[in-house]
Amino acid sequence: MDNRQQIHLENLSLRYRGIETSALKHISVDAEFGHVIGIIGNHHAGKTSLCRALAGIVPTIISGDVTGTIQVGSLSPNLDWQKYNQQTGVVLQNPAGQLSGLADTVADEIAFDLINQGVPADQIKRRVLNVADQLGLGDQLNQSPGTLSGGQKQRLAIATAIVTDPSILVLDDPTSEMDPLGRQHFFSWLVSVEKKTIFIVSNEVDDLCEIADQIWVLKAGELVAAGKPLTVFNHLKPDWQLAEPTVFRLAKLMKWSIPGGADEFPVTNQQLEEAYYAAN
Ligand SMILES: Nc1ncnc2c1ncn2[C@@H]1O[C@H](COP(=O)(O)OP(=O)(O)OP(=O)(O)O)[C@@H](O)[C@H]1O
Repeated sequence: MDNRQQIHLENLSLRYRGIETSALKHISVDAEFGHVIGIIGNHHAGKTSLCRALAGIVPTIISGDVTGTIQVGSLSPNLDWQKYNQQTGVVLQNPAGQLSGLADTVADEIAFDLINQGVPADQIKRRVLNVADQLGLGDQLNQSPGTLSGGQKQRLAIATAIVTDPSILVLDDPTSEMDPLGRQHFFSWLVSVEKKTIFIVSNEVDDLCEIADQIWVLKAGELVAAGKPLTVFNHLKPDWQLAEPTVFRLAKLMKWSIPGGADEFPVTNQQLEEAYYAAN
């Protein structure tokens, strides 16, 4: 396959300055450009560190050594961060810390990068309205960003990340402060996003199974599994200490396995439906 269509990590390690232990250790994995990659792992597994490496935040903003290869399509943060950064939208764990602090209104905050890029005013207006609408912020456009709830600030951070239409998104636990309905809207929206490579850290394994092409499992800085959600969750190891998807637990309880499969249980609603009808 043309390597511009590939995500290729090879021997990727990350060590924060002044810390002896590496936060990421020799990660090698391939995936397809344009896919959604769900990143999971227990406490301190290295999920945020992987996002920081994938976004080029370490070493450009946070001090540390990143070694190995990160290739996302034709772009690489450790070869040409400027170019990579122009094509990458990032949502960090603390959305409030990511906002400019300079904008009086939500609309101005969303418009910030477009103004910096010299985009004509009528286009800015159109894109701000469009993105605000997608993220359910249409009624907050004239509000001060500081008055938003945690979940709304996360949606604003996502809006600012996507308004420039980047081809890569790095989302570190983007729904952590959203209420259940907000989370549901977010994941429905994510399904509708086209033509982007998305790396998303989340504990919401039910939702990840629905949207992810691949799941990467980290443990103590190492990549211990990578593959389709169905495969990964059917081969979980207890010491990874990960939650199983609800669909998977139900199907296992009811003995509804994937039709024709190697005794695997479904992890998505559609797979559950097929397994149910095959069993009944
Ligand atoms: N800025 C930093 N400086 C030094 N060490 C760090 C820094 N950020 C993270 N670490 C360390 O790197 C390791 C991996 O942490 P990381 O935050 O990447 O894991 P995580 O899987 O995102 O964890 P959690 O789910 O608890 O947020 C931990 O040992 C952590 O203490």
